[in-house]
Amino acid sequence: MSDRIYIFDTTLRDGEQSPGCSMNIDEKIRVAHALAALGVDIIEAGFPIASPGDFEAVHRIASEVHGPCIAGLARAAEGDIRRAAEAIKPAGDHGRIHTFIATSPIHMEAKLRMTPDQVLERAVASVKLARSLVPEVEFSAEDAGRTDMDFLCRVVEATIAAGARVINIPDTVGYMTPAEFGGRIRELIERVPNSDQAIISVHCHNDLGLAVANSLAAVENGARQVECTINGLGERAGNAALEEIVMILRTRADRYALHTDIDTTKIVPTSKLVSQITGMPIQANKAIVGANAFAHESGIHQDGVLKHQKTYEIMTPESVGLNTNRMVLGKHSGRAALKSRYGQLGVELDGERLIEVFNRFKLLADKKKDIFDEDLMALLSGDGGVESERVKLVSLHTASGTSDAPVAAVVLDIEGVEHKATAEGDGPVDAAFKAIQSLVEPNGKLLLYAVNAITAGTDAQGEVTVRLQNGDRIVNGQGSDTDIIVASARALIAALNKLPDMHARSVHAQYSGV
Ligand SMILES: CC(=O)SCCNC(=O)CCNC(=O)[C@H](O)C(C)(C)COP(=O)(O)OP(=O)(O)OC[C@H]1O[C@@H](n2cnc3c(N)ncnc32)[C@H](O)[C@@H]1OP(=O)(O)O
Ligand SMILES: CC(C)C(=O)C(=O)O
Repeated sequence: MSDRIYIFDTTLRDGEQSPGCSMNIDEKIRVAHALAALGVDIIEAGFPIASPGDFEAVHRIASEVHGPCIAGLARAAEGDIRRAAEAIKPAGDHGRIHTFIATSPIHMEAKLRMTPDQVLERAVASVKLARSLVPEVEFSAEDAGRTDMDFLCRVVEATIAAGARVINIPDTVGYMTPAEFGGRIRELIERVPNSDQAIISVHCHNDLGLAVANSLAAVENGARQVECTINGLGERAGNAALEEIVMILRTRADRYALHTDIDTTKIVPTSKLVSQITGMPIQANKAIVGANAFAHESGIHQDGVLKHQKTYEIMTPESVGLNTNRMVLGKHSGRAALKSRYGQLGVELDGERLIEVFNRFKLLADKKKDIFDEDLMALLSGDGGVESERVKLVSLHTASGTSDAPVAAVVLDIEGVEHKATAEGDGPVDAAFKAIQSLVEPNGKLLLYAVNAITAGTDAQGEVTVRLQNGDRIVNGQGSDTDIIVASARALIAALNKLPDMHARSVHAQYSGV
């Protein structure tokens, strides 16, 4: 049996079936090019009968994207199959019709309202029709996980005999467990007399969180094509995540001795592209591509990684397309990581001095979630960070829109006394800055305002950097929050706190609320 695993990417078909993840034609083409560069073997580009736009997307991908085989999905219905054949035509020999029909009792009775014999007959007729139109045909027995094994064997044998070169066994509703699914694949291969004439494929859903485990169990038992999606996108809880399948096979080559043709260094860029285009954020602790997948905050882990990366990293960040791992300084960090970060900032700390700064760092980390380099530099001068804040943000309300001028109302605690102001501005950030700056003096001249998303998605943690000048003094401030306006206000206040002699202005604007 071959040691090659074919990666069938269905991000543009099943992935797109995730609620809210529809892509337009240009977006699909961008993703298809990225998938080709990633090295997938088959791109399922869409379901051509579904809409004129999906037909056009499949047709254009088949014309413009070279390298992978381009597949179009079709029900076991003549209209679907002819439409799919037309859509993939520009791909020539690199085109595949993927036709399917459900074989489980519940799907046949309740949904299709067909008898098993009718389904078998339709499956065979569909594969024959597809084979008369294109050389490469894949057949899927939808809901194979819940299909009677004898019937599944009959369907698989008949569709191979009808000309299907790939037989896909989907666990459509993510019901299988790994041992059960692996056993099913092994039994099929053993019982179906012509199974050696087709590649056995699997397509697992993640309803019970087992899509990747079930796919691997299938591979261990002889499946040689895995259907998967970038970031595990897909109907309901999604499909098996491509990045996980590929990196498991690579990282545990000792166990599987199987390989794919994926250029793993393109995994993270492709994942980001798909997330950006679909608007589906990647959870921070998502395996391989999550923001925390190569980040360490705990001191014991940081110390280990600094001594030898393999203590806590089973893959290198570079192998998936990241530049480096990430050491996050926080309340769980230890001296090794702190010393290392200072070293990167050009400050060598050792012995008593390191212990002294480290103790101050722990006090600060107990109060402050994000420790920035600015905070570290402040700690060196004995400045405890939040403890020495003369100005604190009590509340901020902004209102903006297409018709009214943006306005901000702010309440600051300045050396223990609350001060309030409102201001209008060119945007909500400008209004907030004007309100804050109206309450203190000196209030500095804004030299830089920069926003950086720390995590991806619309719920991203935003980090803002503000640089202020007062006379010949230049200070930076940073702030973070999921609300970018609040992050901006925090950054401005952090910078103001670094201006010597900054204090409450004696007369301030009237607070009116917004
Ligand atoms: C497991 C999967 O992921 S399968 C892929 C699921 N993806 C999608 O459904 C996305 C694209 N779908 C669509 O755009 C539409 O559903 C269309 C264009 C395919 C069909 O639309 P409509 O003709 O309005 O049918 P509708 O969606 O309401 O119902 C599906 C019909 O297909 C039939 N059907 C379902 N699967 C199959 C199949 N594999 N082979 C043949 N017929 C099928 C159903 O029995 C039903 O037939 P009925 O109308 O005679 O009862
Ligand atoms: C069309 C088939 C392969 C499918 O998406 C499923 O069964 O989940």
